[in-house]
Amino acid sequence: MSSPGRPEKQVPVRSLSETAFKEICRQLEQAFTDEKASASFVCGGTIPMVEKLISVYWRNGKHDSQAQVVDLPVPSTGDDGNNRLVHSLVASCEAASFGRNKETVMDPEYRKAGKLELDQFATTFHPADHGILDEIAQNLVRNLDAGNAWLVPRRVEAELYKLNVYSGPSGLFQKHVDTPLSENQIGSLVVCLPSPFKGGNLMVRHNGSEVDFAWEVHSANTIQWAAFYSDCEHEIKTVSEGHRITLTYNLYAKVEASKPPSPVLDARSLPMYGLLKDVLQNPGFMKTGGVLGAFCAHSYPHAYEGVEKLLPQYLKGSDLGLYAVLHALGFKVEVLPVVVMHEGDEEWGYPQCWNPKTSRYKTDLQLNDEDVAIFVGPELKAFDAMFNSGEEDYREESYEKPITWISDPQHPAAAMAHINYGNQAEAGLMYSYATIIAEIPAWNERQLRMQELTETE
Ligand SMILES: O=C(O)CCC(=O)C(=O)O
Ligand SMILES: [Fe+2]
Repeated sequence: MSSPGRPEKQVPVRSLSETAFKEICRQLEQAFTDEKASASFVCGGTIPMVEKLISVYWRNGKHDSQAQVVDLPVPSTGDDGNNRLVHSLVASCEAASFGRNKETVMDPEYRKAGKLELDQFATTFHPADHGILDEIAQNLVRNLDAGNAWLVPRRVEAELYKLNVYSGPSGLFQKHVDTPLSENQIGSLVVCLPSPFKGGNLMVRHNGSEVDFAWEVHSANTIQWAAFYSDCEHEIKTVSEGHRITLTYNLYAKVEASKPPSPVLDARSLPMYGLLKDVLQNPGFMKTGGVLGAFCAHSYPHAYEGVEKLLPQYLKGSDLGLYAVLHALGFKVEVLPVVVMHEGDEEWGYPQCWNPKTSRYKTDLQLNDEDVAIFVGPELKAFDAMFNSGEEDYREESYEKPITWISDPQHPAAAMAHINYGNQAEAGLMYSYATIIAEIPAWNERQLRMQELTETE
């Protein structure tokens, strides 16, 4: 993006005044906020039923050798036999539990639904047949092709998880976060099969934004679907009539890009790129160098062994956007864990976090009242490795480079939702805050790079 009005030759500029610096940081923060607001965290669609019906086969219990089958949608007129089959399917479901504070609980006030496990049902429906997986890849699962600053859709796989039925007059599932079952699980897919119902809106939220899937209107004769990142809170409002029959899938991002190549998105076309480039072309901004930091908008599984391979590849939405922009500008950019120190942690070996003595950056921010100090860890590592990092890792140098934050932690409480309410009890993975940190070289070191960027446009 060119910068109209910029003088041809740069005259030496004194450091920016503090007010001007703050104003620029405010603009950068706003740009990341805008990016967060426009980046997707959820997508969805509707598939009209033309001629092929969806068959669902099921058996009453996993030892039952007889299966039944229903073809959806059932005709709206005439024969009651098909409706009886739907009722029989519903009757075969067991009450669905959910996870609360690491326990599996039944609480019809919180979740009232039936479920069939994988060993009890099969279906002729597959999301890949309807282009759903490609659409999810385009919208939610992009990967930075570092050489080109391109964001390329990644291949997505959907693994069937359960069949659920939410029935009138009181089926519902209050707000929760789906428990990720493995480190490369990126999100969840819900497919609503054609069967008439009223109510039952699916609400998906992230970072203060909300998307409302009101499926009742076309429930009788379309397949409707929604896919969202694992860290999105969601809920199903009360179903007042009929049966809302859904298939749920776990979504996994595969390392390979999708084939055939789908449209790439150039990081240089993101608004943040133009703004950051303009800011960094100002010799007075971080004249002697500095560190830009942003708290990621999404949470990531940090306790998992191999997390260092997971990020930045698995960054989501606006986090990937910011990372890609900084990378495209040619700066050293890293994804680093946030280390929270609580009172007493020092005595029992920093159980919450990284050993702060190995941290590269310290910050004055506080996530909670009980936090004593927050550090940014030196690298992403599995929880055990963090715990064991010993005294010998002591870093002599102090944290001489303060971080200029362009985004604060958004919702400390949201990270906790994973622990409190899940679609299943066992939280296989702990999620925590991650940050994107870029080292900005002093003006005399970055000048050439900035000129090159302008010339190649
Ligand atoms: O049926 C739906 O809309 C979503 C179900 C859900 O959130 C879950 O099973 O975790
Ligand atoms: Fe869920």
